Amino acid sequence: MNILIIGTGYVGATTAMVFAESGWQVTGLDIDAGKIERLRQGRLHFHEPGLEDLIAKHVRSGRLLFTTDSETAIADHDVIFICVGTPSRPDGNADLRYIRQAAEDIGRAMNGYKLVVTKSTVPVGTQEQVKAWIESAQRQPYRFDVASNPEFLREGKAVEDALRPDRIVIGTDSARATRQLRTLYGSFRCPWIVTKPRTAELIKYASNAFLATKISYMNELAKLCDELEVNVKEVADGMGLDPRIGPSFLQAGLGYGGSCFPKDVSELVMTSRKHEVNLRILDQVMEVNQGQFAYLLDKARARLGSLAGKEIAVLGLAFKPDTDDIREAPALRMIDRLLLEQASVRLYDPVAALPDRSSYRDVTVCSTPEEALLGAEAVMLCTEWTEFAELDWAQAKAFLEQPNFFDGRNMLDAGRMRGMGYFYQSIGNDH
Ligand SMILES: NC(=O)c1ccc[n+]([C@@H]2O[C@H](COP(=O)([O-])OP(=O)(O)OC[C@H]3O[C@@H](n4cnc5c(N)ncnc54)[C@H](O)[C@@H]3O)[C@@H](O)[C@H]2O)c1
Ligand SMILES: O=c1ccn([C@@H]2O[C@H](COP(=O)(O)OP(=O)(O)O[C@H]3O[C@H](CO)[C@@H](O)[C@H](O)[C@H]3O)[C@@H](O)[C@H]2O)c(=O)[nH]1
Repeated sequence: MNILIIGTGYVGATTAMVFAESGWQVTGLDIDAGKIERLRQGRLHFHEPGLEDLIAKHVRSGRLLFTTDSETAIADHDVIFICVGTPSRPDGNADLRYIRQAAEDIGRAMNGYKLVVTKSTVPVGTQEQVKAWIESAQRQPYRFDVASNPEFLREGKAVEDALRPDRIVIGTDSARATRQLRTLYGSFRCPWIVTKPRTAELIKYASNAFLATKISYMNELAKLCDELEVNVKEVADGMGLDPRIGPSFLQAGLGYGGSCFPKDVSELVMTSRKHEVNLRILDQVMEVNQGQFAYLLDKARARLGSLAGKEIAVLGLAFKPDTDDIREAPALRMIDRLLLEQASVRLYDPVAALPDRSSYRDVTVCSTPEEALLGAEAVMLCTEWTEFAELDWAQAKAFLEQPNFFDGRNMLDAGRMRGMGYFYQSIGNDH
């Protein structure tokens, strides 16, 4: 079997690497010629630790090819993974236009049996929709199967997560598709779930929404911790020792961002409304998350008064460390609000860049953390890059006009920072 991956973003590029690592011949297809050109040279168009080296290795060996020629690629491959984006539409529903395009491309170009596997995160019922789109575009009635195989990797940890997944979920009603996928994933040692396509699709949304719920719960709890003079990290440590709760996703902070949680929670809410089963808990999860960054701003205002004309150093732009992804990044929301309140922003992030420089003319983009701190009246830490934990904060204080520190990721130790003379506040981590 040879494998075609449609879409070479985070998921597509990682999936291509995974199958090449397992010894399969893989082709990555994208409509973006610039991305394909870079990938052909073994270079990635986004930041993901460890992935570029593995892609380059397989490009050199010839096991991994890249193309923009959709028709030839589809005709030449037996198994096709759809890994295109499914962003949110303004009304909160998932936008399936890229999935539809990919399905219709497959239908038009197919020349024999194909196994089509949807790895993109798609609303419940999409597998049936993909079948219909393929069928309606077919020139001849070739047989095909469509399976759902949701992806659970995290950005920043994509290589590790994709090569050693916790589980493989396959949604299909076809024995042939199940056999082929078992062969493709033959070298993986992890639990398998083979189920109905709809169940597979829902497992993905239910997982992301549950993790988002954990985060919003901890963010609410952190505010109570501030009132009670209790440290939320110690509370999380105590809770996490209970195996029924587990230690992960209990970090309070500025809220969740990224290309997945915000859109996936929103889509699940929309699905539940369509079926008149309103998942009300998720409305609260989203509301808490929307307002979370403002909690830190309130603390800054309480200390500094009006932010107008104040120089604020913002450390971190990416929605989380080890990625350059700024989709739905709380830091961006923070910067927008600071600018609205007429503060001057000095920004530093090790890899992420502002989306559109012309809308952010008033932001001074700095190439070191020290440069961002220079003359600032407050620091707002928005992404927990390791570099910030390793900075010599005693020395760095000299760059600041005022040593006010607002830690949006509870990264630093309150006692140590205060010992160095900082006015330090965080999100439930002050005591
Ligand atoms: N980013 C993650 O960490 C992650 C993890 C798990 C699941 N997912 C899901 O996987 C899907 C892809 O996410 P992503 O972050 O990789 O998206 P992305 O936006 O980074 O990449 C999508 C790619 O698809 C390409 N594309 C669009 N239409 C195409 C077409 N018709 N033919 C060929 N290429 C086409 C785009 O040019 C782009 O390069 C989404 O549904 C997402 O929710 C993402
Ligand atoms: O305790 C925590 C854990 C995470 N976050 C935030 O939550 C967001 C998402 O983080 P993470 O889940 O690590 O990153 P993603 O790459 O968005 O991965 C999520 O979304 C992917 C796309 O669906 C899924 O595949 C992954 O399983 C799922 O973890 C980030 O803004 C984090 O800062 C917190 O605030 N507190």
